[in-house]
Amino acid sequence: MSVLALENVSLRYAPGEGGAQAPLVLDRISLEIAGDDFVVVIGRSGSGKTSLLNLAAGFLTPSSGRISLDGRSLSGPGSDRAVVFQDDALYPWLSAIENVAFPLRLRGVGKDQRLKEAQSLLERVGLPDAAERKVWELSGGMRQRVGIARALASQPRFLLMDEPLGALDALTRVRMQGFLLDMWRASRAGALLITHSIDEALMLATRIVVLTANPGRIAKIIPVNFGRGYLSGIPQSDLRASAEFKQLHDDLTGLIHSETGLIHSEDEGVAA
Ligand SMILES: Nc1ncnc2c1ncn2[C@@H]1O[C@H](COP(=O)(O)OP(=O)(O)OP(=O)(O)O)[C@@H](O)[C@H]1O
Repeated sequence: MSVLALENVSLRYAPGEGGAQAPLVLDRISLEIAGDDFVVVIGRSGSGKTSLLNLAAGFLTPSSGRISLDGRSLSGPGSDRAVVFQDDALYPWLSAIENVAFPLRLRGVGKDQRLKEAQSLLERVGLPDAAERKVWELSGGMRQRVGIARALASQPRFLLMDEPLGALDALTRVRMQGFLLDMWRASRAGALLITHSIDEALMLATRIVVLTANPGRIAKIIPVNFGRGYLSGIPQSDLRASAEFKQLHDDLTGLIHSETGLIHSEDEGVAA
């Protein structure tokens, strides 16, 4: 099983004009993500969540520390790690199936084969009839599914997701959480997901990483099991109604308050 490991990773962005040292954004983060992990990172706005994901993706290089995949230091982005953003960034001039097939084209897969594989991926994400639709003909949830199908086309070992459900309405978001868990299990890829929602973190994660802000440090890592409960057949509504879910929700809310000094409102959004 593959392991993506961050060891004592710190990050400062490049100095600004005049050479003043940029502030420390992430401070000595150590975290391992294995192929059967679903790690969710939560923390207030500016705590460095996106920076952490960009480091894991290889888009950024740590200022100190090491990031490795199966023991080998990362040297940049790679097809072993697929990234899904909130704004799915599909190619609007291509149909759904052409979007999904795009990474296969880059890999040199022939046209017939890539359309066959892309159609099978669209079926896996529950869009068997969407192949010829243009991006603007798809709902937000459908677009995110196409984006995830495209990410899966490169058969990544890790799925890195930055607020992938952040732009969706509440009902679609809950449905898509179930979908993400199903995809995670079927793809056997390790997952790293960033969210502002405590509820979403609890529903999806096998481990929740709580980041402090200024600089981003790991305040706590909490193992959770509701996602696995969903995959074993327990409805999300039952899991959310359980005393354990509510207790953990309260604990996390308290922790994020105490770690960040945040005034916390509703569940959705610890960042406000
Ligand atoms: N390209 C960049 N250059 C300089 N500073 C940056 C850059 N990107 C982010 N930062 C700074 O790094 C810190 C962490 O930003 P980051 O986007 O990683 O946090 P976040 O937790 O994802 O925030 P949010 O929840 O608002 O998306 C912030 O202070 C931000 O201003």
